[in-house]
Amino acid sequence: MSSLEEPLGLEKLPSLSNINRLYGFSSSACRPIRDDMGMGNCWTEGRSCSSSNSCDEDFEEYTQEPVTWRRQMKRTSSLGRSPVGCGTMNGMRNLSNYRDSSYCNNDNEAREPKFKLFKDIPRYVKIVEVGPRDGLQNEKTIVPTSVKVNLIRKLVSCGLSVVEATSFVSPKWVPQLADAKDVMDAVKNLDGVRLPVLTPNLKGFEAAVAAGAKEVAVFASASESFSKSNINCSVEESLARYCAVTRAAKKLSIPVRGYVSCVVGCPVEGYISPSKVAYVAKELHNMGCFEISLGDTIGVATPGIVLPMLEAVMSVVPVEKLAVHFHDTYGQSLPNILLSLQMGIGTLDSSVSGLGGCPYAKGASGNVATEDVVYMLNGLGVKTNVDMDKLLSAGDYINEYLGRSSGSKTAIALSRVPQMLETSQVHAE
Ligand SMILES: CC(C)(COP(=O)([O-])OP(=O)([O-])OC[C@H]1O[C@@H](n2cnc3c(N)ncnc32)[C@H](O)[C@@H]1OP(=O)([O-])[O-])[C@@H](O)C(=O)NCCC(=O)NCCSC(=O)C[C@@](C)(O)CC(=O)[O-]
Repeated sequence: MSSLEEPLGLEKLPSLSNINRLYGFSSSACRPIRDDMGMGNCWTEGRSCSSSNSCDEDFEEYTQEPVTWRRQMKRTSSLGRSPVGCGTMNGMRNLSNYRDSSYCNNDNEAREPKFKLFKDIPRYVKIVEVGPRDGLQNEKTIVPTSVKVNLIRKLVSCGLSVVEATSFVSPKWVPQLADAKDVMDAVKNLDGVRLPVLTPNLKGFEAAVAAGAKEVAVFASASESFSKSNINCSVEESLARYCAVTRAAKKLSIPVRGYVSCVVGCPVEGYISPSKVAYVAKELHNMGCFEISLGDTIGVATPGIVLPMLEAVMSVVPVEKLAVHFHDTYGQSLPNILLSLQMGIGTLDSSVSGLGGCPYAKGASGNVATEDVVYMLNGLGVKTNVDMDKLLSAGDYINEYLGRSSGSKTAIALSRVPQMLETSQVHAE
């Protein structure tokens, strides 16, 4: 099967008992948010506490952004957008923040959702913005370094705590990111943000460190074929390379994130079994990756297939260490994300304006748009610390440069506020 032609999920729907388990999942709604780096701290609303089950106790404490929720009501830019007043935009923002009174007892108290389906959704979600890397890597025309740097700066100003900046990969394989060193040089001293970069091997790791990177990511695949086409080696060979990278990183106290690509489908092999994903995720975890991001590289997943995949991975890697990374080829990212949240996952990857695609996964579209994720999380009452207006402005900036319209439904809707106003007023009343 060509993996982009058929939805994955219908024939793989989990049994009813699995679905029931979703309802009966152990309560972690008020679980502390564990320290990202597995360095012995966990976080509850910005407070740290120690935890004994750290895997990387040698690593020094890594600063985690405090969790403070700001209701951003200022319209900061109207770039490429209809020049409507703040009130209109606020109306839309209020709508996304609107929750039925049966959902929350009191906004000022800790959330006590009455709907069982929402009880495991974390109260704070960390968004890993991958636009400057995953978003741009597939662009055919080389984007100037200055535009990449401006984009990163704008994304940082939105309150995003992690912005994946670039990749130290072979310029022959990904020409768009051949300026990784220059990008890093320009952003490495930005305050209050983590700027991980992709490193496929020791050579990339060393170049990244020399350029000032303080966090890196390695990327393995659950599919042999994709591993070969993406990084020119088998899955086992890639894991051996990444062991070398994590060992070197540990000596320098550099946190390493691990990606698993093709977690439900591969452009060549089609369906990928959950056990393969769990195997690679566990290997990355065992070698010291502080977080494992599960990537639906070609965007074919549906919730029906995400559930057994996550269950398999969660049986070998603690849920606190997991992130999800959905591409939106079939428009399934938000339902997949909602399911992941319900299963307790608190870290989501997304790309401003839904930029992106993988050079080695033909036909796959961009990542889920950060604007759409933030809109949904706002509606669920989940904190992100992301300023939507600044995010829209960052999206406008890069879309204007690329000469295309936004891939975010939220950004498009908010740019058509005159039509949307009525709906907003009806709902708000
Ligand atoms: C892994 C390699 C390098 C193997 O590529 P290779 O050709 O097998 O490498 P090699 O070791 O045989 O070396 C060949 C040449 O590349 C050089 N080289 C070797 N390593 C590096 C390096 N790090 N940086 C710069 N140059 C490098 C090396 O020095 C040599 O140079 P030459 O002697 O010919 O002048 C290549 O396949 C590669 O760079 N692949 C990267 C592909 C990529 O970036 N794909 C997209 C990211 S993954 C993704 O999108 C999925 C993800 C993470 O987003 C999650 C999801 O969506 O699911």
